[in-house]
Amino acid sequence: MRSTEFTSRTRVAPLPIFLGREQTLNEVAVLCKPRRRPSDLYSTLATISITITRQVFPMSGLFNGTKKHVATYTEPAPTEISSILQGGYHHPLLRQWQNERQLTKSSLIYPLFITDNEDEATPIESLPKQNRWGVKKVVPYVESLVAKGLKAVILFGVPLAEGSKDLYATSADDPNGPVILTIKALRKACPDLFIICDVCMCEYTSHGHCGILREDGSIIREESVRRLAAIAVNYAKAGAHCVAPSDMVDGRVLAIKRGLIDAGLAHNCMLMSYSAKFSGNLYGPFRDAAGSAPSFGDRKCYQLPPSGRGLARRAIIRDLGEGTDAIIVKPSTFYLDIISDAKELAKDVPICTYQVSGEYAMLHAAAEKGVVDLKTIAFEAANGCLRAGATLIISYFTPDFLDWLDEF
Ligand SMILES: NCc1[nH]cc(CCC(=O)O)c1CC(=O)O
Repeated sequence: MRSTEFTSRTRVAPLPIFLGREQTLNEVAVLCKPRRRPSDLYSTLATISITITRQVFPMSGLFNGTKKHVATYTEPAPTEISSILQGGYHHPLLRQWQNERQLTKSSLIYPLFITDNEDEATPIESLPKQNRWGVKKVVPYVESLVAKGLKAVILFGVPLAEGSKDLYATSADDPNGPVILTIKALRKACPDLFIICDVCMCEYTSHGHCGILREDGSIIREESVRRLAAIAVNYAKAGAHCVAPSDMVDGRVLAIKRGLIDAGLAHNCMLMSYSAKFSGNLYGPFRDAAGSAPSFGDRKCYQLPPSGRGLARRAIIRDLGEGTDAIIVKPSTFYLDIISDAKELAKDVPICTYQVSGEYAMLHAAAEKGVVDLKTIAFEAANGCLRAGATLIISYFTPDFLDWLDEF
């Protein structure tokens, strides 16, 4: 026996060994001898390179004659041409070529929270790396992002002053309020930046709901859409390139479109409707940031129920008929089927999705826990939206993406 030559520390180069039957230590030892490799061991179709160490240990199994499990193979079969895919993505560039839609800087829209204290730059605790900005502080920040390739922002007003909220969202379109002042300041400082204004009442109403209410708490549709349309028109007059109603009151798209036409602004203000906005559990950090949580009840009677795919389809069709120029699906990752429905129903308009505050905060939390890598998961989420059919993404990751996209 040559067994004494082998210990658990024996290191030997990989050798082809026939694995269809059990190896004796003698055979292994023979194989180890340089230039003495019996040709019958090579002629077999089922050969594999392994290390002697891996095959013969534990030694006990071979010495006491117990059977050791060995890997076996089924019969060889010819390779089908259709089985081979990996040639198409073996290179980093090829992996990008597989994308039907590429994430680019012009696909991204950055949400900004603007408050009425012009010098404010306060981090929002539940929304990592995001601030509540005053107009004086937001302008230089946005300028720095434009220098990196930022193309579009969406503005949310957050009035905090005493008495700034009432039943009619009067402060929403106050000419000296945060949104209108910021539209004007950004138009001046960043002439190429595309400025979208979210149109809603919840940040400006004393009760935190998105419309004007009856005594019983339900929304008075007619009065609400007329007020929403006036707010949108005032944003357009101040220079907004796009108004995006997120209130979910029936018929507001039509009212806003009419308002823009009557004001002579329909030709240079886009109307991008949040057509499919769901009343899920993902807006918490936004409501903290904007101070817009309803003081009673919830938004379930106007935002869509999370399983209401049919309702979302009807809302998309309705908004197209009412004159929307683009469709927003919100939230994003949990609603990819809705994005895909929107792409199918609204083939001829841009499809945008909003990766909302809760989605963003969850990804940050998971990254902090070590569950995911932040950059990788941010791209995976964005690419999921693009794959489903969106070409535009409203995302709090935008400043990060502007850096990350430069790395390619
Ligand atoms: N109605 C206003 C509005 N516009 C966008 C969001 C949420 C965005 C986010 O969570 O990032 C909300 C909050 C809400 O509907 O309660």
